[in-house]
Formats: sequence, C-alpha cells, structure tokens
Amino acid sequence: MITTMRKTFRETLALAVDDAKQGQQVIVSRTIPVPHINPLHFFAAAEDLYSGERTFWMSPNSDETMVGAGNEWIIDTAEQSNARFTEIETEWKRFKKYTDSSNSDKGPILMGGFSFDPFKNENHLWEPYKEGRFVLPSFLGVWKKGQKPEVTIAKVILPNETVEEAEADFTERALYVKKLCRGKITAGSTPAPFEMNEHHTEEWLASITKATESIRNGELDKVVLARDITLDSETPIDVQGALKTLINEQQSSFRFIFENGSSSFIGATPERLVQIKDQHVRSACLAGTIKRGSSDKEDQLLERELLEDQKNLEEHAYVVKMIREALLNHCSDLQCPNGPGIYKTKNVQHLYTPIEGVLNNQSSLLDIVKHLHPTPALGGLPQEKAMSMIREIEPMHRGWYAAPIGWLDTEGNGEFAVAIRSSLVKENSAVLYAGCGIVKDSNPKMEYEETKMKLRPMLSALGGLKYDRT
Ligand SMILES: C=C(O[C@@H]1C=C(C(=O)O)C=C[C@H]1O)C(=O)O
Ligand SMILES: [Mg+2]
Repeated sequence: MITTMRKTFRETLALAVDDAKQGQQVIVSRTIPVPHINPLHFFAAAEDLYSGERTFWMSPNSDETMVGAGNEWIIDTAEQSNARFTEIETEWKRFKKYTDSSNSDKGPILMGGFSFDPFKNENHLWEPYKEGRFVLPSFLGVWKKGQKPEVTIAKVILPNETVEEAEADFTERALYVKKLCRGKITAGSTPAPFEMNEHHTEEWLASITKATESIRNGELDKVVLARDITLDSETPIDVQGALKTLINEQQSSFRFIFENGSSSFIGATPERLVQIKDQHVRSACLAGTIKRGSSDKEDQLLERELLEDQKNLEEHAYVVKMIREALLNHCSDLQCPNGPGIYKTKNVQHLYTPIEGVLNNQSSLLDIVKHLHPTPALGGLPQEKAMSMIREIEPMHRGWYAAPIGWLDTEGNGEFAVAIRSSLVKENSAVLYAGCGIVKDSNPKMEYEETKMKLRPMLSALGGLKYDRT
C-alpha cells in the first residue's frame, strides 16, 4: 500500500521554490472556498487591477462558469500551421504543477483560443490575439452547479524567489480574493447612438451565387461564408453590460469574453466543439437553421419544417460525417444518433446531433481540437478546398470568429466551443460576424436573412438592435 504524506502548504512551497531555483518552470496553486457571489460581479470587481486581463466562460444552462483575472502567464503562438495546437500543449506540459494538498485543489487551468485560419494574412485588429493565445489566470473563480464556488489562486514561482516571499504573496492574494467577492456591477451607462455599417453586401450576395455554382460544378460540397458589420459609438462600448445581456438572454449558449488589452472578444455560441470529462468525449454537430416562432405552435411548426428540409439536412449531414470520422480516430464506443434533433437559442433553432465516446489513451483534448477544426459547420467540405475559397472570397479577416475557444486543465479535461455569434470590441467600435453553410441549393437572399438572425444576439447585447434597419 502506498501512503502519501500530506504536506503543509509551506512544505509544498519549499519544494516548488527549489525546483524554480534549478531552472524548472513551476506553478503553485491553492483553491479556497468563497461565499456565493454572482460571476458577473466577480468579473466586474477585477476591473480595478486587471482590466484587459479578464476571461469569462459560462457553459449552457450555467452548469459551469469560470472567471479568470490577471495574466499570471501567457502561452501564445504565431505558428501558421496546425503545429500551433501541439505547441500550446507542449508549453503547458513544460510546467511542473504543485497544488495545495491540504484542500481539494483542482489545479490551475488555461483559458484561450485559436485563430480561424493561420494562413490568412495578418490583420491589425486581430494582431494581439495571435494564432493561438492562452492565459493562466492569477485568480480563477469557479462555479459548478450544485457545488460551492471556489477561487483558485495560481502563482508562477520566480527563479530567485524565497519560500517566505512566495508565502507572503499568497497571503496578499487571498486578501484580494475577499475584495473580488465583494464586487458589484455598476449600472451600465445608456449606450450612445451607434452608427452601423454593413460591408460589401452586394459582393457577399454575389459570392453566395458563385459558391453555389462551384458546388454544382462538383468542385466542393459545402462552404461556410461569413460577413461582418461594424458599430461605431461616440463613447466606449459597455462590454460588461453586453455580457450581462448575453448571460440573461442566451442561456442555451456558451457565453464568453477574452479580454486582451483594450480589445474584448465577446459572444454567446451554442456550438460545442469538444468536451473531455474523465475520458468521456462529447462533441456536437450544429448546422441547419430556421427562425423561432412567435408562439409555441408556430415554433413547433418551424421545428418540423427544419427537420424535413432537404437543403438544411444536407448542410447538417456533412458536419456529422466529418466529426464522426474524425472522432473515430480518438475514441472508442462512439455513439451517434441516426438523425438530428433540434437545438434552440433565443433567436434561432438549429439541427443538432450530439456525438459521444470514450477517449483513447494516446489522444488529448488539443489533438481532437486540431483534427476537428474547422468542421464543415464553419469551414466546409472538402476542408482544404473550402478554406482556400473562404480565403479568396471573404474580404474580411475572421480572426478568432468561428475558431476554437475554451479551457484545459492539468488532467486532460477541458472544453472547446466554436466562437460564432461573436464580436470583437475595441474602445468605441465593434465588429460583429455571422456566416452560413452554403450548399448547392442555397439562395443568396435567404442566406443573408439567416446571417441577420445570427447577428441579433450580439446586436441586442451591444444595444445596436434599434439601428438595424437593413
Ligand atoms: C457560421 C455560423 O453558424 C454556423 C452555420 C449554421 C448554418 O448555416 O445553418 C448553423 C450553425 C453554425 O454551425 C455563424 O453563426 O456565424
Ligand atoms: Mg444554414
């Protein structure tokens, strides 16, 4: 029988300090229970010291919420290939991690994401977000349904730091946690009038026609084409207020913010890419869209219409085929229903097929992200053909829009979603993105209407809905 000695926190710190002296990169974390506090208030309270260094993640139905504050460490990559996924994982593994063994410490986590297409030329607006960028938050608030909230303090030990200094730092940070837990969100200012601009509308409609022709010629099966709109205000855009609206209005979506200096990437996406929880893998195919009804009856009629619509079923089927095949390489016991169900958000309903399996020993979360991205729900089929068409046709830069965002821990668990229904906000301006799956029978005007529905969650959150006269 193996007996493990419980170490005091000071003894743990002494080991970590020794390692750091030897040149090892070390993280020490300590998890403390905190009183019930609203995650949004916690996020707001961190603004004083950590504005520009905050991250917010709330899964559908608020099952799991994580709020990060402070860039304790940044792992980023400018790698313009699929090696970027491995690079992030390798860097994260390089750290030796010590947790406080005297409590239920779950260890540190990384939060971040990747760009949609590393081969697209650089773009000034998206430059800080890099091809992949993950942050180890100094403070991480965690809320799980049915459990008490906790805050994990994570500290990177400096090579010349003493045990006393490290211990004093933890004591000081614990005081700041108390302050974070007393946070209150101040009433958001009424948004100043916006100027809203749609870009290249005629070109976008023409590109849909062009894409359907290429599809009919047999060059490819599906391509997802997106467009952007911008909002310009006379005053800085209230991102915290927008997050509050997303939390309330988009409960079946992942609500997120990745702050990066003066920019915030914010959104509410319904689309899970992959989740790993104790070797259990879950992914979701989400493609095919119809509006919500104004009554329950109309909503159900629309639902039935979507479930029988050949064009939408085709959009969806390509996604299921690709995700299923990709997961077969990483999972055993793969479960996939024969036909789609429906996933509803406040503004739209989608065809939905969940896929689940058991993780193979040799695969990791970021391996799966690498092999799934971009699925035909965001890129197209065949993948490479669709990507070069997007690169050629779309005048804008997607940045992190439609790309994998999420978190990972030290045990191989974590979750990624694809960053749709999103906006990049910088000071007084915001860019909003939406796209649609184009197949042979797509109609440009209808696809345009579909993008309008998909822009609504962010327009509503930013207060721009009333300017939408398009
Ligand atoms: C590309 C987006 O959404 C994707 C496209 C869909 C469609 O065309 O039916 C549905 C869900 C998403 O997979 C977006 O919202 O920007
Ligand atoms: Mg569609």
